[in-house]
Amino acid sequence: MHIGFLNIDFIDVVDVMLVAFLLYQIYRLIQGSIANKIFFGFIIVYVVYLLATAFGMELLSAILGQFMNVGVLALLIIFQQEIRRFLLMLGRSTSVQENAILKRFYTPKISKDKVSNLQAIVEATRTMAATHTGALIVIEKEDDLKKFIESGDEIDSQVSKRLLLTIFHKNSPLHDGAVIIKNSRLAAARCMLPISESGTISPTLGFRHRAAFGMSEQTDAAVIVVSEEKGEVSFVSHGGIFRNMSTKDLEAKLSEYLLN
Ligand SMILES: Nc1ncnc2c1ncn2[C@@H]1O[C@H](COP(=O)(O)OP(=O)(O)OP(=O)(O)O)[C@@H](O)[C@H]1O
Repeated sequence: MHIGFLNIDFIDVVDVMLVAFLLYQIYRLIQGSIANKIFFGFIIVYVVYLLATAFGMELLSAILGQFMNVGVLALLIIFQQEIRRFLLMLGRSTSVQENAILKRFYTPKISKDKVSNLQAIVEATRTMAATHTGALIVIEKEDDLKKFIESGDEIDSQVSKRLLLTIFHKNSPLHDGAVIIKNSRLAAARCMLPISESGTISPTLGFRHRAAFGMSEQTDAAVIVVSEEKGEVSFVSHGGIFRNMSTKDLEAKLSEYLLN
């Protein structure tokens, strides 16, 4: 196809569509974060560099050219988290579990008996919410949480309401950080989770909730937060939050999320 002096073929159209898709995904990833401003700053410098080169401004284009060379490396470092999230998202959307067609032939690793102890977890959260006891509980789905488990104190015990209440009791030496549940066992307590840098999180939520968001952005784990301040229970997954959940809704949400 010819448009003026341009000769456009099918591959060019696919090329432009793919670039548009990539730019849109990058925009979605950095939306609201501080990285957003850095990214647009970089784009402005790049446009000025292109203009300076086009108009033959040698000194300016030489200086900006040097900046662009270092800038690419700097961008890789600055956008570490975003690049990681982007690759994770790509990996997930092409994985069997997320693919509607392949899903029919795929049996989830988590079977019904593996989520049978959800009731103990849900009941513990109800008691903790009533007593304004802060808690952070992470339940592994498909992504391996080994590195987060290793950041805490390994326990490897059966999950029970009493154990969860004991761990998160204000005077317990294990109450800080998160508990991680893996294969229906309480794998570890006092685990450090990554803090989300997203600018879309409500400013009324503190670090406990930001850690839940961070974990859900980097893994497919289900995260439950009990707010010490508000006494409310939230469910966080894939960077989204359901706040103020009733016991019944939380249990339903957990089994639906973990079994699908
Ligand atoms: N990176 C982290 N990983 C795991 N737990 C964390 C992390 N950062 C903070 N926490 C937990 O969150 C607690 C602090 O919660 P903070 O009051 O800041 O959060 P919040 O979201 O306002 O929760 P709350 O509503 O319970 O007050 C810490 O004592 C610690 O137990």
